[in-house]
Amino acid sequence: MDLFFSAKSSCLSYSSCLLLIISTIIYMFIKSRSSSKPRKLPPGPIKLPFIGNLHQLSEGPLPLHRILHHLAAKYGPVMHLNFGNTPTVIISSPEIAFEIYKTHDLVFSNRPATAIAKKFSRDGLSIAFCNYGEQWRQMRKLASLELFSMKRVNSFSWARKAETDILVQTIRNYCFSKKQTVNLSEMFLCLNNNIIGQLAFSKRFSSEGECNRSKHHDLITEIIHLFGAFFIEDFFPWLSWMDVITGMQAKSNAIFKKLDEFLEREISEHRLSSDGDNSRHEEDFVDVLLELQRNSNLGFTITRDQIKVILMDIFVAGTETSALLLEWVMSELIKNPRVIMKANDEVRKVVGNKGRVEEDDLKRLEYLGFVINETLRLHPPVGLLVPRESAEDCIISGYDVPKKTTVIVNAWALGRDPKIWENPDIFYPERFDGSPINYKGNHMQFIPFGAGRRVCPGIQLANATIMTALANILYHFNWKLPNAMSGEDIDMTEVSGFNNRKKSPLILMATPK
Ligand code: HEM
Repeated sequence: MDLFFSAKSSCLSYSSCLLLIISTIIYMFIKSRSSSKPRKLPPGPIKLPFIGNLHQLSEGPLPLHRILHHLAAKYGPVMHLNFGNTPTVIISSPEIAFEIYKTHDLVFSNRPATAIAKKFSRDGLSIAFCNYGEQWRQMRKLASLELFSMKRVNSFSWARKAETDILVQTIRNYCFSKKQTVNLSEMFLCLNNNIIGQLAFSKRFSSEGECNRSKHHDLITEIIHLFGAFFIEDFFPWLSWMDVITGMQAKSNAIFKKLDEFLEREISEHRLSSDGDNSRHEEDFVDVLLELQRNSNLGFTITRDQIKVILMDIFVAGTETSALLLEWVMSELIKNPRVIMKANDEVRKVVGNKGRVEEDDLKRLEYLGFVINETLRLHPPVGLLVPRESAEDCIISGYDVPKKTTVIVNAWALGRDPKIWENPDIFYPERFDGSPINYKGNHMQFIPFGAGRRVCPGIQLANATIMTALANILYHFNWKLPNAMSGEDIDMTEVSGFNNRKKSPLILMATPK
């Protein structure tokens, strides 16, 4: 009996043990499943069902990247916004940016087809606005091998030299004029437009020997503004007819027509002259592209429409961005007398009495490099990086991100994050001294040119242009604020748009060295 009882009780305890083990396994299985199960994206902290709200948000007193930065502090680094019909996710942490640009780069390599991108890229033909795929691979191959290679960038040093000399001369003329002040914002835009004009068409747009504005500059500025403008179709596709009523469609059609006529004229002139006289000028982008059209060694041919969109990409992506960076650098320098003095000393010591800064000198201007880095950290010209779109469902930071979600990384917020940068709001170029961090897309806390396979292909070109211009204007002039203004009086307000623009132009006084 005892034996039976004890056998029974041991049998009972054996089965209860087994039950306990099985239920523990089931519990752990369910728990592990539920913890790895992706969460739904958090509901948007701000729902913007009314067009007015969205418009106010981007045109309001604060630029969009700043508003989103404040919201991220409250709602976290992954924010889901309801921009009309378009699910949009804003990323404000380097770890999550890494997931987008590195871990899932392939999934996030499309661009959203906005109304303006579709129109100006001729239904997705351009490098910057086409979706990831064969078309983009071909365009990107062409860009890296033929247009933006180091060899090509170096071959255009004559254009940077010539345009920088004109800039210096124009500033000198202003110094001796009655006004004595120089509108640097305007001049930097003209400088970059002329340099890209030389690269693309062997043509400058300002008047002979001047760094001044022209009709062509206005056209490029109009296009860039359009890219940052609000089209109802992008948020409520069924309301696209409203873009007709607001006049946005007519405006974009008119600007597109002007651009098309301009490009058509340039390409035709090149074709005519290259059929006749080949020694007319240095080989420019249109020559390269026409030659590829006739005789491609890249394994694919390009059409006339593709040539036009590539040229459009270069003007839209390359002019205002570089001009804004120069404008922000000079604004920060003039606000920080210690830094401008140190940068001046370096340039003048390295260059000595040579009379101008040559491109060979640039690699010895280490401090100036830190100044540019620090400006890119605090004022990335593209504060909200060019949007990407998910090609399939994906899990990011534990959240379900559905296919066709627009993803925007806030580079401005990454550069100001107090968890990453010590005293983030202080302009202190020395923080880059001895630091391995650079802007080439490998350090997610500092990605002003983006990252991953769609990282900006114009980095080397931008760097060469910006360094040459900056080093020369520091070498040739001493800079100060007009009248009794102090550094505090400089208006550093930013305005929203495609690029991170300064609200008021930078007007300074120069004294020749
Ligand atoms: C300071 C100057 C510049 C800045 C801050 C800048 C920034 C950027 C950024 C943030 C992107 C998006 C990258 C991504 O999605 O990951 C981009 C793309 C691009 N940039 Fe730049 N850029 C600059 C200058 C230039 C220049 C000088 C050119 C050429 C003349 C250029 C041509 C392009 C092109 C073609 C793309 C599209 C690449 C693609 O989608 O595959 N950029 N740039």
